[in-house]
Amino acid sequence: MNIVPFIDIIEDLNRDLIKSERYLRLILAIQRAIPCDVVALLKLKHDHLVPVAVVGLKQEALARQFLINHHPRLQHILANPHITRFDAESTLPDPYDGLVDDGSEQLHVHDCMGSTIYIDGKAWGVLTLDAMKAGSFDSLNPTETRAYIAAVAAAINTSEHIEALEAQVERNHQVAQCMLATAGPSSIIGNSVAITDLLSEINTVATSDLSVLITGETGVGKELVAKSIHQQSRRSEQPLVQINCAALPESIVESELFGHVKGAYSGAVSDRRGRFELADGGTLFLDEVGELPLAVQAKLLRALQNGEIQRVGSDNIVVVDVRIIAATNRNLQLEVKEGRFRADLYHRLSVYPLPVPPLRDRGKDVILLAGYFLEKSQHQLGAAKLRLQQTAIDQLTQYHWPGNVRELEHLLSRAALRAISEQGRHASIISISRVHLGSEFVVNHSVVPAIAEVDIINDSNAAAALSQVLTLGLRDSTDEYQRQIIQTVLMTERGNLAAVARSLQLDRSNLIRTMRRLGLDPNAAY
Ligand SMILES: Nc1ncnc2c1ncn2[C@@H]1O[C@H](COP(=O)(O)OP(=O)(O)OP(=O)(O)O)[C@@H](O)[C@H]1O
Repeated sequence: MNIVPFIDIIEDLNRDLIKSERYLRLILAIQRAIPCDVVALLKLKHDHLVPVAVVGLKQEALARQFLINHHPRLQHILANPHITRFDAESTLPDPYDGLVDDGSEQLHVHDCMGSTIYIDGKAWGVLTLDAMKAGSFDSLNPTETRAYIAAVAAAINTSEHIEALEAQVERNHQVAQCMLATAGPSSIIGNSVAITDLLSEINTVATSDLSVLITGETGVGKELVAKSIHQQSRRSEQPLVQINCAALPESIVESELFGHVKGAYSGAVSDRRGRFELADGGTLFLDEVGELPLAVQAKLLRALQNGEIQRVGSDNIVVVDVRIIAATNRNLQLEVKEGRFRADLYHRLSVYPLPVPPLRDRGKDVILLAGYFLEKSQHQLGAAKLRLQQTAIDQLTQYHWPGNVRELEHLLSRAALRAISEQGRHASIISISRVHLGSEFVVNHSVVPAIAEVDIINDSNAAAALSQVLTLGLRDSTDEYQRQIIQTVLMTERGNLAAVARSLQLDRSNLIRTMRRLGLDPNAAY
């Protein structure tokens, strides 16, 4: 028995090869073991056999798909659990007629054999060997031939495992990029009636697979609610994948949702999974769903109705198992009435509507939340105890909170920073007696990507800003403004300078230079 081809096959298992090359080397090793003119490895795909590697056949053979029912030789091979040999006199048509790389149009009398390759007891495909000289296979030892076929199956099995692992790593990488962080409990702070009712609704719906539509003003905590539903659901071990429908240009929303195949459009340089596929088995959070273009709404509806998606540019259907949670701060019913949102999609998404109350309707929760955020700031800034004085508490409870919890969170971050810089990080108690309500900015969306879209919310802001400029001068006021923005984003990004630079659309070295100029320490802990 010639042992060298076995050694070649085994050594190749340790090589980092692309699949097509691995398969080609495999059949070349078989050709060395069993001298013949044509070797082909064909993979079973439904009712077809598709060549994945060939030697001795024209390259165009690789583009063929052999319909099994039309090729009796392939049918025979697949029906026989052992090696099939065809008599040289056999009149059965040969699938490779006209494809042999020797110029002949038809395969005349020749030796032909084949075997089904089984992996985990299931047919994976077939290996075929053809020799132009009749009787070439007469001297083959059946046990040795079986050993070669077994080596082929083992090599394919390993290759498929490697491929599956690589696909998994790639998927994990992509999932990590668009996953909502769900580590640790997502604490929804509050014990007002409005919040306890919401928590009990979350408990009820979390255990089901129903689509949930979370509504509420900006900053009320809709994303937090989505996380909480996912964490309490049976899908909690699977990814919670997010897509912000407002943050993406219309031209790429579809590809982000459903993926694309290479060449689907000019920028599509490789196949790519969309968020639906990444969320398979888990939850897809469609944030700001009200912003979705009408054309994409139709496609989303189809995906929700059938649990099937198609990558842009592909005819293949991919079945996915995804639970949908959507959120919007728009009045979707009104959007439907005005023709900007499809009624059928609205009904699909809002199987379980979940309104999140504005902060102004949560009574004393504002104080609980303030304590929670100050505790966080204290920790992040390494300060001693941060305490709110009654005057500040009165301000917080009387305010109408147009930016809701997010506004409170940012306002307290800034108040904490200001108090620390005035009273010193090491004072035993740092008290906040006054907060700057409304004179601060409200950030539209997340402070991180949207810091450039700062909204001055009323005229009194403009007046406050002007009075600051008149007192400090334009240069110092601008510096102070920049300092506040950088500090806010530093806290949001927990001191990660690369992330801060990205959010502020600066490069990292420019950010560090600006921080030093403004007297901020780039190495401080946040
Ligand atoms: N009840 C709460 N307890 C603790 N933190 C909260 C609560 N509600 C909101 N937050 C915090 O407030 C910030 C804003 O919340 P979130 O991003 O979930 O709001 P949103 O409603 O999704 O906003 P938008 O509509 O602008 O996207 C987050 O940092 C969130 O963790």
